[in-house]
Amino acid sequence: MNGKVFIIGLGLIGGSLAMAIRQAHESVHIVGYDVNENNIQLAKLLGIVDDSVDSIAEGVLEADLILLAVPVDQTEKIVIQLADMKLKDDVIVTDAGSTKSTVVEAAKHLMNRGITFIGGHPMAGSHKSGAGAAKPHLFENAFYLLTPSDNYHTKEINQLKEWLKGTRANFLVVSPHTHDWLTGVISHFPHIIAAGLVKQAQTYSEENELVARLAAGGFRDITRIASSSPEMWRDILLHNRDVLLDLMDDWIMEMAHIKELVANRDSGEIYRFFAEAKVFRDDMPVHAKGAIPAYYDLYVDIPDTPGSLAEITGLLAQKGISITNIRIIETREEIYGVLVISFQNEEDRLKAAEAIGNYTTYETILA
Ligand SMILES: NC(=O)C1=CN([C@@H]2O[C@H](COP(=O)(O)OP(=O)(O)OC[C@H]3O[C@@H](n4cnc5c(N)ncnc54)[C@H](O)[C@@H]3O)[C@@H](O)[C@H]2O)C=CC1
Ligand SMILES: O=C(O)C(=O)Cc1ccc(O)cc1
Repeated sequence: MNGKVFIIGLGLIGGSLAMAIRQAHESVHIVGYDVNENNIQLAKLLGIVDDSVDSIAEGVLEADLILLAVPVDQTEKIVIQLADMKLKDDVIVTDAGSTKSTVVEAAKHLMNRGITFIGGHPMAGSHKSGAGAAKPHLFENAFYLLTPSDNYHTKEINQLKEWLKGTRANFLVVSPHTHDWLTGVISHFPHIIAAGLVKQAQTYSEENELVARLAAGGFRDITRIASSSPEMWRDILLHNRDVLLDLMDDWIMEMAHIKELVANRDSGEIYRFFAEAKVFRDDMPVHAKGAIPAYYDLYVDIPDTPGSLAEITGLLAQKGISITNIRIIETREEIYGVLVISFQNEEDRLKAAEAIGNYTTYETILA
């Protein structure tokens, strides 16, 4: 498709969607906006966007597709602001937020003006944030839920699917209410449990520091998602409040039940508790998405010459800074290589950025 796409929020999801759109529509012009200047710079450096604008009002003027990929509280606010902005009559506005009811409700202002708003939620991601973690294939084979309002004809939904076909996702149309219940069960509530488990371990680690050192295997698996963006998850809980309150009540009952089984040493029922969970879990379709280990990444804009890599690794070695991983991101033809160096911790990442800034002419981005 030809046309202009405006992405608001150049993080993991906005960046990945931009890359997927470009893969399917080579001549598209993608413009981006973000409140974080680092993410704009990085998105330009990685060729995710062609251009950036200084305000949303400027970006929407010529856009054929407007895609919001910001935390859901921001999505709601921006959707309300869009209703007072100058937009093309046939523009499609969509979002990628993890909750839908409040955003679709806010979009009624836009729809009353005759503007098409179709809520969207690509059901894949990771605990990483920012444009640096964006990948064009992030949504391949994942479900992509669409929540159009009842008024929409299939024409606009098909146009949106055409824009997004590079995601290679499986589109499903559901109501905003059904969306919020489904994602509450399979995504939002599990995130609360993961964070709760980590907080419990934190409390106990004050009694015995071995708790944190021994936490491995199953604990790491079940709590990976507790490393996700707190801002994003705060907003999700506040925007899916009613569903989550019901799920918490059910969970408290479930815990009371298993507590009783343990207190009564009811070995048969305890066995059944785990056996039933295993059968259902083993029958679930397997998705290999999102299992990305946490790294502290530094992006370095380097010229494509043999000496530059050695210069940087040599400098870091001289400063005693250990590298856990190093790779060059292949960008589009006219852009030089972007070196991504991973460190064990934030302190090493900051030291490396400072050393590269002091001793070389290469630009670094912490994102
Ligand atoms: N992280 C994940 O795995 C998934 C996230 N989502 C949803 O996608 C949306 C974006 O999440 P991520 O890309 O993961 O977060 P992210 O933190 O990687 O990116 C969000 C970006 O939005 C920018 N931003 C925040 N407020 C803004 C504003 N008012 N105007 C312009 N830019 C603003 C931030 O600076 C950041 O660059 C959220 O609504 C989230 O619920 C959906 C599917 C998966
Ligand atoms: O990293 C993971 O496993 C996730 O759970 C990613 C994720 C986060 C939020 C969403 O709305 C959808 C997917």
